[in-house]
Amino acid sequence: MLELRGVTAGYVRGAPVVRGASLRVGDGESVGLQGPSGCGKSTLARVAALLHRPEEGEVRLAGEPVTAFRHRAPRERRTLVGVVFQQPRMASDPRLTLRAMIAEPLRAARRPRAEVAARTDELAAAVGLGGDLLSRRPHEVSDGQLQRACLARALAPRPRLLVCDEMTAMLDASTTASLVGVVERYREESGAALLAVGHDRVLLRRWCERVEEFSAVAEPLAPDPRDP
Ligand SMILES: Nc1ncnc2c1ncn2[C@@H]1O[C@H](COP(=O)(O)OP(=O)(O)OP(=O)(O)O)[C@@H](O)[C@H]1O
Repeated sequence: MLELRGVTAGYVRGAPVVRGASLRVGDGESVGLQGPSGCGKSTLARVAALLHRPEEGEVRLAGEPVTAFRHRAPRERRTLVGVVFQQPRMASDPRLTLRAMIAEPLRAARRPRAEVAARTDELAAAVGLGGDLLSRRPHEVSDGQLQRACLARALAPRPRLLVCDEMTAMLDASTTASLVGVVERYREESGAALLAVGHDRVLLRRWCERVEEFSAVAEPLAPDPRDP
């Protein structure tokens, strides 16, 4: 489903934060990527979700290389991948209600209005957003409720790969269990693959069929000579 080969990526040209990383997630497979804070997991997750263009290396999604596109992969490629980040507030438009947020990828794909409404209701129920929560904006809900909406939004276009970057890091145990359950049910019914990124090996082991150490998928970076 996803293949990263020799991926080097960063934010300043010539100063990569990930070097030579290779990782494979098979169709329907769940893979955990574990490593210490700051090692570059989120950067690699963004490359996997086609949100960050690597400096070098190849990204293949559903068998096709996607690095040929100059900045962003075309929509039909991007909707193959759903992504949920650690901090829902940084990933949410404060002007949108939770209902509009969940519906946004379907609207962008110009799905018919009735289908958008039905799928949004279905997803809201699946992630446990009831009552008037759907008509509230991000500043009117808790982090956990907002993360539920972010997960629903990621699942809306029925992705074949879900990338969860520390999705539950700021949630309590019961919200964590609930969101992990939503992802598991989605994978059971759709056969989608999962790349779960985190530092909690115990949670990743419980959640994924295979857990890779970041240090095993990427070449170690030389120490920065500016560091004391
Ligand atoms: N937008 C950015 N601009 C510049 N540098 C960045 C940016 N995002 C991350 N970095 C740097 O890239 C390195 C890797 O960061 P990244 O977030 O990928 O690590 P991580 O393993 O996911 O960390 P954490 O577990 O703490 O989230 C860090 O040194 C970080 O400071």
